[in-house]
Amino acid sequence: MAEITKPRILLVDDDASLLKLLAIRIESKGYQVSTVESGLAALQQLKMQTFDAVITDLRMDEMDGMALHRQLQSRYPSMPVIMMTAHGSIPDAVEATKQGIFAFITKPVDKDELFDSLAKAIEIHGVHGDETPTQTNIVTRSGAMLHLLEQVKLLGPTHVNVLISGASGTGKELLAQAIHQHSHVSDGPFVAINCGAVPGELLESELFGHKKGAFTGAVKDHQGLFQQAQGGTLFLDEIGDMPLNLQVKLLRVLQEKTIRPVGFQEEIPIDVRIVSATHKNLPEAINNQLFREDLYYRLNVVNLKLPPLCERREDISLLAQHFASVIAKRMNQDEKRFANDAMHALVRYDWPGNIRQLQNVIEQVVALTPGNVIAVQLVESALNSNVSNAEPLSLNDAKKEFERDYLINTLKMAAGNVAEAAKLAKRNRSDFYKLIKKHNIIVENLI
Ligand SMILES: Nc1ncnc2c1ncn2[C@@H]1O[C@H](COP(=O)(O)OP(=O)(O)OP(=O)(O)O)[C@@H](O)[C@H]1O
Repeated sequence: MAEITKPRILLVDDDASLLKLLAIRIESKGYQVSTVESGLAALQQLKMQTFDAVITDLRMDEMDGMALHRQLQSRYPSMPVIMMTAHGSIPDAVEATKQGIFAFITKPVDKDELFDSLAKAIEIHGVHGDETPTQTNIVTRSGAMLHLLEQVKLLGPTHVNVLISGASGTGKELLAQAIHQHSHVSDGPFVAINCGAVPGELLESELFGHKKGAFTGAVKDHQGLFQQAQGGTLFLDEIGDMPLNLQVKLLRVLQEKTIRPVGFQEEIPIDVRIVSATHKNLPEAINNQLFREDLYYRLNVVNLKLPPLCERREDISLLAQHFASVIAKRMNQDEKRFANDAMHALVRYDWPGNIRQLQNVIEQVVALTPGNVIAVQLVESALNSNVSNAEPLSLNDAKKEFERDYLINTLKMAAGNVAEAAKLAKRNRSDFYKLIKKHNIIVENLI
């Protein structure tokens, strides 16, 4: 059985001394705390690590607590946010609660009030990684997903590197956490970094650490994520975005099982399980000399492909109800259910942004539903605004998306018979196979 993981809290305040004091207090209650002094730094930190709750000051320069909260709502809709302010007033608190703030606390902070709110937030939201090896946070009834979870269980006792491929928002990080929970290092830390979100020059020191004075701005020794993940799992998200020079260094680390922080002379042994993920087609990136083939083989000992949500429609209603209930609880509202036509509209929709987009839409409709039943009009308008707010695809990406949908539909029409589908598409069979491979389509999952 995995040990209970300490909940991870991100504390944001521009008052450095208060930040330190609060961090010590919260840590003494058994939480793991990271501190940052601005809203922007908080968003940066969240891209690199998973947290279970955010506690933020309301009044801060540049991005205030409410602006940070809005960003968090769209990027991490189920993240509970506790707001602190020295200028608390009842209207402020009411407004904050309406907008989905988990709790509103006035300064000077009453520590019991803070601990109560924190405990409640963690109780409702759960802790990343606190499941037993047979449970995960993954909500699904799709055959393809259940098959993936079976594979995750089998991979558990092994130490092989796993590469997860799947479109944005399909749950790659959640699957990586499930691999960690089932592994023999589940008692160790799970550390995640989005390689695409950190500028190339910083990524090296984020991963491997640096010595004070190693470069301008290195004001103190910094422990890299490899060392933080020692005895656990390091999740390298968007590995396809890693610059080539770092790919060489990463390959060396995987071969030698040692790291050398920037500016250090000696090598430090590391024992870390690597799970990586990408939404990119890495074989294509290798052909275009954007990704190293030798690194690909090291990372891709086992490959797990996450299907997009439109290929597991049976999960849509389940996930929608799950998110609605988590979000209603977080907003201290009664349980809500979907009107039948509202649920139909959700299930018919194609979800280009996958589960993350579904989560955003549910967040929106739950917040706007006064009673207990979510109406179809609300769902439709959320879907429309979601589509019109989305950045338009580039022509190339739109063509790729069309080609992939076309292949899937044709294969479905041919009941998974590739020769038959090739005929329908008026292509020869080997060309058709190449296209299926190019788009990472698993034919068995379509039948
Ligand atoms: N099967 C699932 N059950 C419950 N929640 C899910 C499931 N899949 C994804 N989610 C939720 O959807 C959101 C997106 O998932 P996640 O971050 O794991 O996707 P991702 O593929 O890593 O996305 P990206 O590539 O954009 O980083 C998260 O909030 C996650 O908790």
